Amino acid sequence: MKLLVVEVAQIIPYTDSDSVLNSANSLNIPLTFFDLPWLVGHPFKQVFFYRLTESTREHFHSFILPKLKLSLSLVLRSYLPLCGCITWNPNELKPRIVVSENDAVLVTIAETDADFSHLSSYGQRLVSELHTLTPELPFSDDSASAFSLQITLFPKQGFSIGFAAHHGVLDGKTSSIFIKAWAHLCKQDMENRVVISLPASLTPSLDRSLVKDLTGLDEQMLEMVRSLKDDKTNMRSLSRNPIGEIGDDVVLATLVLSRDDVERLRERCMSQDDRRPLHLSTFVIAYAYAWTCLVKARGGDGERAVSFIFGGDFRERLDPPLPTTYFGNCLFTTGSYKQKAAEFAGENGLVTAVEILSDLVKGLSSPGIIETIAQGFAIVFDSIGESSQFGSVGMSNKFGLYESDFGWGRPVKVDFLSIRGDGISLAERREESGGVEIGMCMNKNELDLVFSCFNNGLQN
Ligand SMILES: CC(C)(COP(=O)(O)OP(=O)(O)OC[C@H]1O[C@@H](n2cnc3c(N)ncnc32)[C@H](O)[C@@H]1OP(=O)(O)O)[C@@H](O)C(=O)NCCC(=O)NCCSC(=O)CC(=O)O
Repeated sequence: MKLLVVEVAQIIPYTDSDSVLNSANSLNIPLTFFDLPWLVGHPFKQVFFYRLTESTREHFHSFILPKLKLSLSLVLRSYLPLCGCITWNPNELKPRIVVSENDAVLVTIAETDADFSHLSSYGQRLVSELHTLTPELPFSDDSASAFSLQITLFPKQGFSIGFAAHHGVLDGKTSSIFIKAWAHLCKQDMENRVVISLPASLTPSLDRSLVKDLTGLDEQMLEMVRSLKDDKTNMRSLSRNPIGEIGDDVVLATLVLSRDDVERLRERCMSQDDRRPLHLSTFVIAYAYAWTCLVKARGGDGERAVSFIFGGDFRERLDPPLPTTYFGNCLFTTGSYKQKAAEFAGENGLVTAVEILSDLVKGLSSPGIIETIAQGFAIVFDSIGESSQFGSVGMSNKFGLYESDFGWGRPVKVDFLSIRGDGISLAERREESGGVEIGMCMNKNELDLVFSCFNNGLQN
């Protein structure tokens, strides 16, 4: 596939007399203990595909692109941190996000000859090709960009919107609300209603004072970040640890559980014990099922240690809760560590995984659990090296990303690209409420095995 970069635009937030930024001030947002563990991680990337009936080059450049750029400028007015960079001054304990006047989001405009229908399908696609639809996110030792975008035209087929987001700046919930907010303003513009205000559900709260560190969690998280760095010579460096090359045989595909599939799996797990009701949510069922398929497909020694984790959104779990649109990270990572593979590969594997996940989700509501957030991360990083498989989940089946209609219809497909191996992604099913889309990315041969476990398991 060929990709031609047509332009690299810098989109600055729309300014008026109410604008927060001017030449005399900049916006400074300190990272919280929720943000710090993600400081040296790699950006997360997602791509949205939009099919168009009329998408000649001329129509795209004279009509679609200007609308996308104008609405982006308008929405950035509320999402200023996305225009900024993380910096870490020598005299400051923690890094911060700094946004100055005229700071912009870089938007790469590109064109490709690739087959839109193939790349936006549910089948196996080369992940290296999907990555070409997302931008790089610049960083150096001193500064790391928050967010960048790429809009790619597939002439006469459609276009894609891909982003790269610094996880130290925002989590999947915030990126999802941002995309929906941008789409909302673009759609209004399409209907010739120039509106620059967002509904409350899409308006971010930038108030970091709401996240209270009463027990030294900042310091604990900073200590953990230091321990994770490959380069111990410059602890304040914002450079990322190197990432491995993506091989030519690595594919990404989307497996689907219909609402009926979820219901049938749920029935298999119904507890016979009334004293111990299980949390049989769609998330628990889908993750447990995917996890057992991953373990079964790998095979091997049943005694080998396996672990799996997920992040719980703490906005509404804190006391007092944060606004649901709080901008940033608000994740608590929890998991099951170093269990025997045989426990998940056997006949009772699904029920075992469901019981564990049910307890973990319930455990997120335990009083005072937030004080253990740094120890939780330490266990995660210790267990990675000691587990033959390590499961994780990106995004959520509750983010509603298929609602992101910029005015040309809902996306035909949304793919989360920052998964590999036993890391999966979740999304709600495009075609039906209650169903789930599960993203997986690994070598083709391995994925074929997982597919057959997945499909066979649904026949039983
Ligand atoms: C911890 C969770 C994953 C658990 O999900 P759940 O769906 O199980 O939980 P929930 O609290 O939302 O509960 C809703 C579901 O539980 C059911 N439910 C509620 N009460 C129940 C009860 N007493 N018994 C049984 N079921 C019950 C509801 O019917 C509903 O089911 P039903 O669903 O069937 O209708 C979630 O609460 C959460 O925090 N999600 C956000 C995760 C997140 O932010 N991820 C982004 C990661 S960052 C990222 O993505 C970037 C990256 O990774 O790089």
